[in-house]
Amino acid sequence: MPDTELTLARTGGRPLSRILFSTEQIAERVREIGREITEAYPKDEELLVLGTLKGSFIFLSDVVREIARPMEVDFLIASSYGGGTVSTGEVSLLYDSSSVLTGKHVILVEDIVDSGTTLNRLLPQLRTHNPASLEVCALLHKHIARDLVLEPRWVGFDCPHDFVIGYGLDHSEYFRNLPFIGVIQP
Ligand SMILES: O=P(O)(O)OC[C@H]1O[C@H](OP(=O)(O)OP(=O)(O)O)[C@H](O)[C@@H]1O
Ligand SMILES: Nc1nc2[nH]cnc2c(=O)[nH]1
Repeated sequence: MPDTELTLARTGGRPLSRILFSTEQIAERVREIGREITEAYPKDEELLVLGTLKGSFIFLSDVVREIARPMEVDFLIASSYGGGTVSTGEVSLLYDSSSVLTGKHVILVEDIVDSGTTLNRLLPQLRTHNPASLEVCALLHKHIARDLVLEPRWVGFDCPHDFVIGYGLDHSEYFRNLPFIGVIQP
């Protein structure tokens, strides 16, 4: 259980309704995913891990340290929620990776798959660069999207349909620094 005072210090006194995934649960799952990714690709082929900012920054930095093989890391910046808790349906690509994707095994790392709008916008664009393979690794999956162009190969946890925060996930840019995932009181 996280220290309540430390949590309230991080949330500015705003209480959480509940904790969904603890720091320890996340660390354990991240280690498992790192091991699976390490085993998934031939060691002599190129791997590029591409994080979607901002939400994936903590998950990505933890998971890449559990992948025991040579690899490149790069980022995209995509945004569609603004300050709200519902997707606007419009994904703004604020920064596109300049890395070469062609011929490489590419893993797109997401903090969460919710409506699927972000993945459905980014994946077809990445495919135009002819990667050797393209997979998605998402920490959380709400299993709402019915029309995903590609199901994530690696998922940390199935996520309830609440708006969740912490471990990189924000509400109006706050709460990304919580070391666990929870739901704030409305
Ligand atoms: O499946 P979807 O409904 O598209 O939701 C998932 C996306 O929503 C969040 O990004 P957001 O637009 O909030 O930007 P952020 O990463 O900067 O917080 C999250 O990081 C995912 O990229
Ligand atoms: N912080 C946060 N961002 C999201 N983006 C899509 N779904 C969510 C969610 O539940 N929480």
